[in-house]
Amino acid sequence: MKVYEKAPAKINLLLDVIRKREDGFHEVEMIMTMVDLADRLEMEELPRDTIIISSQAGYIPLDEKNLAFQAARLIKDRYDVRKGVYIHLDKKIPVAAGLAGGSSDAAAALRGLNRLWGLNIPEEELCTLGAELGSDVPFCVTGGTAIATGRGEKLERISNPPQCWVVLAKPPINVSTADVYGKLRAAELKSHPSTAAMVSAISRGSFSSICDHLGNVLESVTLSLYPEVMQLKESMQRLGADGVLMSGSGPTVFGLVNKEAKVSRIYNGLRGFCKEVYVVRMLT
Ligand SMILES: C[C@](O)(CO)[C@H](O)COP(=O)(O)OP(=O)(O)OC[C@H]1O[C@@H](n2ccc(N)nc2=O)[C@H](O)[C@@H]1O
Ligand SMILES: Nc1ncnc2c1ncn2[C@@H]1O[C@H](COP(=O)(O)OP(=O)(O)OP(=O)(O)O)[C@@H](O)[C@H]1O
Repeated sequence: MKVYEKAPAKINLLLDVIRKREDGFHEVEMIMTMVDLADRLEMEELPRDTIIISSQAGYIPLDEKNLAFQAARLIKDRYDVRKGVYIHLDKKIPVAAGLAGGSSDAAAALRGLNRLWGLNIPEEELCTLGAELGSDVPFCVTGGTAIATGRGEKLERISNPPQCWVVLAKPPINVSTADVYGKLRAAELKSHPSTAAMVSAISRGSFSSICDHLGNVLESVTLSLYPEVMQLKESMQRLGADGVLMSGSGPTVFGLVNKEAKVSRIYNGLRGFCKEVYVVRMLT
C-alpha cells in the first residue's frame, strides 16, 4: 500500500520575539500561513523493519539527519510499529530558505504514516510528536493560518487571509536558524510588530492592512549579516509588491501582490538578478 501527502511551504506574516528562555529557545509570537509551493511525499510500507528515504534533490541528507526519517523513527518507536517504510521526497521547496521545507516534510510524514499504518493518532497528538522534531513542525501538521506562541508549538487557529499572489525570492545564501536566533539581542529590540493589528487585519479580510502590519524582528539580524537580502526587499518594493517581508530566519523574501497584472513585472524584474523566484498563491 502507498500513501501520498503534500508538504506545503509556510511563510511568517509576522514574527516577534518576546524573550530568550532559560532552555536556549526564544519565546515567540508568530502568524503563519501556507503557500502552494509544496514538496510531495510518497510512502510505501516495507515488510522489513527499516526506514529508507530517497529524493531527486541531491542536496539534502537521506539518512537519520532527514526530518522525514526522524518523523518515521519517532512514530515507529512511540507506537511500536515493527514494519518499515520507503519514503520518496519530491522536493520543490528550496532548502534552508526560511520556508520550513524540512519541517513540512516531517509533518507530512507524521500524517502519512498515521494513515499508512492505521494508527488513528489524533491531530493534537501528532502536533505534540512534531514538537519533538522542531518548533515549526506542529504548525506544519495542522496547516491553515495560526498564531504560534511558546517556541512556536502552541497554536491558535485563525481565519485565512484573503487570497492573493505571493512572490518568493531566495538569494543564493544559506542561513542557519540557530545562528540568527543566537545573534538576536531580544532585550534590545526597539520595536515590535503588532500581532493584534495583524489578527484584526486578517479577520477583516483587509489585504492593505495585512500588508501594512507585516513584521519580522529576525530581519534585524539577517539583513545586517546579508545585505543582499535587504537589496532583494528593496527591489521587490520598487517593482510594485504591495507588502514585502523576509520569511522566518530568511533568506527568502516574499512579496504579497493583489493584482495579477503586477505579478509578471515583479517576477521578470527579480529574475534579472535572482535565480530562485517563485510565483505562488496563498493556500486558503
Ligand atoms: C524561524 C522559524 O522558522 C519561524 O517560523 C522558527 O522559529 C524556527 O523553527 P525551526 O526551524 O523548526 O526551529 P528548531 O529546529 O526548533 O530550532 C532550531 C534552532 O533555532 C533556535 N530557536 C528556534 C525556535 C525558537 N522559538 N527559538 C530559538 O531560539 C534554537 O537555537 C534552535 O536550536
Ligand atoms: N526533508 C528535508 N528537506 C530539507 N532539508 C532537510 C530535510 N531534512 C533535513 N534537512 C536539513 O535541514 C536543514 C534546514 O532545511 P529546511 O529547508 O528545513 O530549512 P528552513 O526552510 O530554513 O526551515 P525553517 O523555516 O523551519 O527554519 C538543511 O540544512 C537540511 O540539510
